[in-house]
Amino acid sequence: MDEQDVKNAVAAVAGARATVKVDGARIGVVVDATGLDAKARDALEAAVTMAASAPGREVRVVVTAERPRRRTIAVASGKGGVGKSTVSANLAIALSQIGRRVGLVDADIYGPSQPRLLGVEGTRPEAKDKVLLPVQTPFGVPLLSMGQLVAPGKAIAWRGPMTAGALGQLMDAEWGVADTLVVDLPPGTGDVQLTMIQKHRPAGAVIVCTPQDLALIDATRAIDLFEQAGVPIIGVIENMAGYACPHCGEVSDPFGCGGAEAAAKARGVPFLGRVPLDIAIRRASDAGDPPAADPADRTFRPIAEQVVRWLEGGAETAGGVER
Ligand SMILES: Nc1ncnc2c1ncn2[C@@H]1O[C@H](COP(=O)(O)OP(=O)(O)OP(=O)(O)O)[C@@H](O)[C@H]1O
Repeated sequence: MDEQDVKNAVAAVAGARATVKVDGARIGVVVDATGLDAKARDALEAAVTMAASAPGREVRVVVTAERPRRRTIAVASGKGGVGKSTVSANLAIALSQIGRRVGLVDADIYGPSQPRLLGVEGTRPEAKDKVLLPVQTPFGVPLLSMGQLVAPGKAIAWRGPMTAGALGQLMDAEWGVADTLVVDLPPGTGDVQLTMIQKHRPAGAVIVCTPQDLALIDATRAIDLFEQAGVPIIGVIENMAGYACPHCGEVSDPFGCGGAEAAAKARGVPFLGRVPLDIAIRRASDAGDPPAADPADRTFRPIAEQVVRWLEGGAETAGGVER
């Protein structure tokens, strides 16, 4: 066997990614799969194995990859129904549209709605070596949802340890090159939030609330939970702010206006922006067609830009940690 022939054959399929060592009939190949997703990595491993193989040879291929620098953004709300899932989905898509490589984790055990919002309802994730492979969505944001771990239509009534185990499966899935994980948390301050903070330490949290006084009081509780645990607040988003009548165009404020911004200011946390109460947002969301996917969207993109500025600028100094 000619050592150079083996090296040439491997280089033909793996280029500079492969390092070949030949020891008699034993061939060892180390392949650097940095930046490849799970599918491409498997394909490369198979191609290298085939290129190096011949009768009488013992081939061993080791695939290595640098772990991407990945940050987790927790999206939380003090109470349910304020549009946290809608905001999470659109924030994830807007972040991806401005260049982040984003994965979305739907950790809302009480109402996992991301598969519907991202148009992949009914698609179950596969697993490789017990590691979940996120479901690809039409918006370039891979997704894993608590709802995909149980049979369709079944209610999730898990106790603490089961919840923690399920969250771990979603967080430690094969996220490939994703540099940002957006996690849609359940409302309130329960088991999932605590596990998220303690075991999967997010770089920062985004708090979603509506302008009503009660929602603001609950949002303040959510801010407290993260701040007490040393997780920085990236900012507050006011959802369902201002209603434009689809008939006459008049803008009214059924839930008041400016409350979230004032509350954020009072707490000394950034205000990221408002999302109007707009029937088009509800219709598009229900249809699995998130408004942020529209290149003309001017609602979610400015919010995503602020989040990126925070990630690129302040996360380290604010105490964010990598995952
Ligand atoms: N800005 C908006 N304009 C119109 N409808 C909205 C808006 N935001 C959310 N909705 C609608 O409000 C409902 C609740 O939203 P969503 O499921 O995102 O809230 P949530 O806070 O995640 O709720 P839960 O806590 O129950 O999971 C959905 O029907 C959604 O389409």
